[in-house]
This record gives sequence, C-alpha cells and structure tokens, in this order.
Amino acid sequence: MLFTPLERDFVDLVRQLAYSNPFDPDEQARIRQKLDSFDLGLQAEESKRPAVVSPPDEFTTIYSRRIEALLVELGKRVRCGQHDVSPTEVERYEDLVITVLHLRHFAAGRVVADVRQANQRISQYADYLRDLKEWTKVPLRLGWFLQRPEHSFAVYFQYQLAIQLIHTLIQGNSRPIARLKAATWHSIFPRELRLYGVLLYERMHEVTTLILGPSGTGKELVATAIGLARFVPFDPKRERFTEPLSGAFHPINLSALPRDLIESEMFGHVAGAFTGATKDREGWFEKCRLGHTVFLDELGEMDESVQVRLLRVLQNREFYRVGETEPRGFAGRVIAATNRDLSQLIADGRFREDLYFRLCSDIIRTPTLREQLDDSPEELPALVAHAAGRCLGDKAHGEFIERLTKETLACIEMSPAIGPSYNWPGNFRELEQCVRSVMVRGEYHPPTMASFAKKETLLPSPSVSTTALDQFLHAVRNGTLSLEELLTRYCSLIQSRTGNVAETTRRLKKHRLTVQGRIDPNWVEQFRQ
Ligand SMILES: Nc1ncnc2c1ncn2[C@@H]1O[C@H](COP(=O)(O)OP(=O)(O)OP(=O)(O)O)[C@@H](O)[C@H]1O
Repeated sequence: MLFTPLERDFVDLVRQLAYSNPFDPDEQARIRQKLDSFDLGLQAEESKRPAVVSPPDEFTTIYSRRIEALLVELGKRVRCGQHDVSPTEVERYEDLVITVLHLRHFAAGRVVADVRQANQRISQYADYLRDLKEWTKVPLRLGWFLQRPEHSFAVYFQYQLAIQLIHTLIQGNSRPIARLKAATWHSIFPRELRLYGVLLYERMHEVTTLILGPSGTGKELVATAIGLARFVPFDPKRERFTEPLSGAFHPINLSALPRDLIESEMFGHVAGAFTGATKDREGWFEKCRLGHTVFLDELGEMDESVQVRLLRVLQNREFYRVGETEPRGFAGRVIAATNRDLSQLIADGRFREDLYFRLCSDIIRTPTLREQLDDSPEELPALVAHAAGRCLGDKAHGEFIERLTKETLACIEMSPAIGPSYNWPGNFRELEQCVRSVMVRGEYHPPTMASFAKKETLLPSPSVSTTALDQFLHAVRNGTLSLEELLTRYCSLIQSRTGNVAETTRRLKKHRLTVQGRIDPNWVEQFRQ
C-alpha cells in the first residue's frame, strides 16, 4: 500500500476539490473546510522550484505545500520499491500531480489574462514541462493525460480560461447568479472532469446548449463564455496554441435577418439557387469549424423551414447549402437562446417538438435582475458600477465611474417611479440604460408596462403618468394585458385610491399577503398622479 489511511482520506478530498465545480460556492466551501483541518504531519520542504504563479490566497499556499510534501514522501516510498502500488493508487498519485501543476501554474490566472493575445508564444509552457517532468520521475505507469504534457497543459489552460471568462462576463454574486455561473461551467466541463481530460474534450461540441430567460438577462453573455472557453490543442514545438483562441464564436440574430435571407445566411447557397444568387456562398454553419460555436439568438422566431434544416444539423451533423443536393458536414457546436415560452410555441404549433427534444439535453436559465436583487439587495451598487464602467469605457478613470455609480444609485433610490423594489422589466439591459440616461440627462424615467403591452414608442413616465388610468382602461378594452398584469395593475389602482393595504384588502376581499404581493409601488405612484 502506497498511502496510509489518513493520506488516502486527504487525497480523496483533494480530488473532490480538483474535480468540483469552481462556481459552486457551497461545495467549494464544504471541501475547503474539511481540507483546512487536515494535517498529515509531513514537513513541507522549502520548494526549490519558485512558484510560477503566486497563489491567490493563504489556503491555496498551505494546501499546495501539503500536496508537494506528500508527493515528495510518496516519491521516496515508490523509489525504495517496498510497496505494491495498485492502479487506483497510481490514479491518486496522478491526481496529486495534476493538482499541484494546476495550482503552481494556473491558479492565479496569469496565463489567460487576455484572450485576444493568446495567439502569441506561451513561454510558461517551459516551466510547466519542467515541473511535470520532475513530479513524474517515478517508476509508476502513469496514464495518458500526464504522458502528454502539451495536452494536459491545453486542458488546464482551457480550465483557467473558462474561469476567467465566466467570472468577467457574468457579473453578480447573488445565489441565482451563482447558479447561473455553475450551470455555464457545466456546459464547458461536464461533471466528470477526469473523463473530460482524456475523452470528452473532443466530444463537447456535440452537446447543444439551450439558454432560456427574459430579455436582457445575459443569455448572449453566457453563450459567449461557453463558445470562447473552448479546447484548443497546444503545439509544444512552437509553444503556441494551434489556432487563435478568439474568433470562434459566430452569433446570428434570427429576428434581425430578413426572412428570405435566413436560410442562405445560415447554410449558404449555390449560384443560381434563387434570383440574385450570382455566386456560391458559405453560410455560418460552414464557417463554423471544429471547436467553433454558432449562436442562434431569438430561436423562438425561427421559421418552420429553417427549423427542419436545423433539426437535420443537430440530428445528423450535416446540412445542405440552399439549392444543393450534396450534404456538407458540420463540425462546430450549436448554442441557441430565446426569451419566448417554447412550450407555448409548441402548443401553438409554431415550434417543432422534435427540434425541442434535440435541444433539451443542456438547458440554462438566466435569472431576472429582480430575482437577483430579491436574493441580495446589496448587489445593486456593484452591478451599477459595472454598468457605469461599460458606459464610460476602458479609458474612464475610477473616480468618474464612482461618481456616475453614486448618481445612478441616488436616482434609483429617490425616483418614485423606480425605488428599491422596481421590477426592472428590461433587466440588466435596462439597468445599463438607466446608468446611461443618468450620465446624459441626470435622470431616468422607466417605460410603463402599457407601452410594452402595446409595443408602442416608449415614453418617459412623467408624460404618461397623467394618463396611467386611461392607458389601463384602454389596455383592458383591447384585451392586451396578461392576467398577471391585469391583477397587478388593478390592485395597484385600488391601493393608489385607498392609500393603505388594510383598506385595499377589504375592498378586494382577498388575503392581505396576496394583495400585498400584487401591489406594484411604481403603478401606485403613477395612478396617483
Ligand atoms: N449578469 C450580467 N453581468 C453583466 N452584464 C450583463 C449581465 N446580464 C446582462 N448583462 C448586460 O446586459 C445587456 C444584455 O445582455 P444580453 O444581450 O446577453 O441579454 P439577452 O438575454 O441575450 O437579451 P435578449 O433576449 O434581448 O437578446 C448586455 O449589455 C450585457 O452585457
């Protein structure tokens, strides 16, 4: 036996942490806490190899020293030849080496600081290789993953790139956002991370991801993170990735393309296929090479004929250019998103059920801004600061961002039409517009729900508020309100007249909590004016 029982418990925890979802805060905290209290009693020798990347925190420093100390000790035991080493123990040894390499070379994220520059020489590979050789100089039959340093390097580079992309693109720390980040992670790395390194890394493009959520909740951001955090092989001789990491994400907004052009845009056409098709043309599915991603935004708007073609791509991984009879292979990955209710579209006969069943193996739901703020109201300043940073651009001084953040927060706090419980129907996109409006005009007037219902030009609320009741009656007369909206607005109207919840409850003859949950302060305010 190579490991003592105590060492085995320790290594099993190390493996749990190494293979867990880094965006699952509960799981991470649980394993870290157990590891924290673990003392193997081994003296960590001062490492002769300088840490290539400075560890991000004290836990990681101590943890990585303990693993190194254990590896040194295990190395001695293996070399003295007095221990039978089972295949499971070899796997344990490998996982320790992999973890230590990851901690030393990637953990602080230096490597992938800028995705756009990742086509340059990655000098860090030499250090990685040297360390890997050092730790694998043991008379054990180590597996394929460690025998191919360039491959393990590429996998851990991708791992760190995914962390960085998810972390920088998707803002927020509320529980709904933590769940979103964890779900995004699994669309890149399946639960079986060990299996990913040796096998699944070249199969993930066959997984189609469907992102569902209201408008402005970051569906495209999630798709971007998944698409860009792809596996790219590393060429050890040139010390470069075999292709640039950027440029692999092809978004197509299906509602922005004219109907008669969609098929040709997506699948290409041959000369003479239709009037105006003078030359052969490649579509997005053809441009999307192995490792690339086609992102189909507004999937709910897709025509039946295109749905049939897409079904074929997902089923057989092949497609036809318009006007061509020979199929072409599709090597990329498909991610689709919609803010529409697909089950309703299926019930209405506007979306194919068989297509839905080709899209449902990996579904991610993006939370509304309201859900995030209900979970963690204290998140608002950080989200506003992020939006302010985006509005002011890269060159903006921190001081300007801070000022715009403060002004926006004050506007949200003071405005009767917004306030802390505002619903943010446009979600993060509306928050960005609010910041922009404060930047330009020093104020923000949210659009009213009536204007959404009628899809009319959105008017700022002061000019609308005088007619809030008229608009409500108009919407009721035309039957444009959903039942939910109707109840919310009616309860808010009564509340604006009575001025207290007890009286509103008495009039509506419903339980107080039901009525309270229906009252929207924005509407109350508007009905009052
Ligand atoms: N969690 C988030 N963190 C940072 N920015 C966000 C987040 N969610 C949304 N945004 C920002 O909000 C805007 C809208 O996001 P995005 O286009 O991804 O939304 P969407 O759900 O795809 O919307 P639609 O359904 O209208 O296409 C973008 O500017 C995006 O950067």
